[in-house]
Amino acid sequence: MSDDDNSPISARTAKQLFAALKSAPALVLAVSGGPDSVALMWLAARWRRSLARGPLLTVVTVDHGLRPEAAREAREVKRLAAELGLPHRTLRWRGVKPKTGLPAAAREARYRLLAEAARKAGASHVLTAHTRDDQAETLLMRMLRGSGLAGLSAMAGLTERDGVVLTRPLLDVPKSQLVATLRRAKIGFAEDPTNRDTAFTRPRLRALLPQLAAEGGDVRSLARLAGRLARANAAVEVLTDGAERFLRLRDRDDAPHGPAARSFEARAFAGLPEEVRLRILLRAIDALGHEGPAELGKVETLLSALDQALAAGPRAAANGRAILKQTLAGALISLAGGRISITPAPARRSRRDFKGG
Ligand SMILES: Nc1ncnc2c1ncn2[C@@H]1O[C@H](COP(=O)(O)OP(=O)(O)OP(=O)(O)O)[C@@H](O)[C@H]1O
Repeated sequence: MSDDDNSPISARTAKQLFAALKSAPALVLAVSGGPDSVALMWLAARWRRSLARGPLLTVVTVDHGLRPEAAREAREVKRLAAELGLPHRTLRWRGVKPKTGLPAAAREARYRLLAEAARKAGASHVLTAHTRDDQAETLLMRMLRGSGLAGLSAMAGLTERDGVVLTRPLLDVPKSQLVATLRRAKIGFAEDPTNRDTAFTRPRLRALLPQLAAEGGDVRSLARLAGRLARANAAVEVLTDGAERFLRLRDRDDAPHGPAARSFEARAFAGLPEEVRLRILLRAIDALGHEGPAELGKVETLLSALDQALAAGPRAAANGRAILKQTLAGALISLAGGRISITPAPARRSRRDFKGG
């Protein structure tokens, strides 16, 4: 962003932010009623008005049914959308709310509802108002968790989800500029009190940002770091694609496998860089699609067990018996006859199965 961090976003800058979306047939704007997403709605409406022909915009608010004020906030978004000439829908998250992991469950439900709304509206994209500040917070959260390179890449500008592209056009815009944009336009907005609720990790980390900035680690540099890590992560993904092709070429094994099962020569695998080996295992386990993504730490432990088994030498592997067999996230990983295989784990037998014989 070239504008000053505290100045309103100019029409020219907004045009650049939305340029890639100009020829989409329709777009859904995810607007909670907070300052960032209200600014997104206002900027998108102004941009749309400047075009002779452009996408149809629909504003969607999700009421999670968690705060009594949420319904009023949704009505306020509807009113503002109407003023801007945009259609608005409120979608409700129904069903049982979990006792733990509520923010993550609410996010899941929100994205599912937004993707459904996009399909109904014939929209190819859902736009959210994540800012540079959100990106910095996400990086901090993942750092504290000890995430790998993919996690530390934080949020991507574009991600596919449930057949819809999630777009974050404001990911490099500081929140301060969005607030300045609304002040200039004399538009009010709601402040979600959970954004300051120190019962949650994100607000606690948000409160640390000024101190980090005083040490030279401002939001801009944290977001830049996430961008650099994303670039490195993309490169390792390409290397992993190449390594997978290499393993397939080396493969002289014509034993039949299930559609998602993978098997490759252990020696060729052992010669690859550790990060690439990890990703090959992660991809093969995820491809079986049994229990969602495997935990990085568990795959790291599996890889070191595989490395140790391989280091034990061909003697152990020569008799054709499996020298390693482990299940992880619904996959069975085995090392036998000089090959590593990743196949669906046999279904676990329940207590009742055992009783019944
Ligand atoms: N209830 C909701 N309804 C629709 N979109 C939402 C909702 N909550 C979040 N979003 C979308 O996801 C983005 C990021 O969510 P986050 O919770 O960080 O924002 P927020 O605290 O609701 O405030 P803001 O609207 O200022 O971003 C929002 O900017 C918005 O685009």
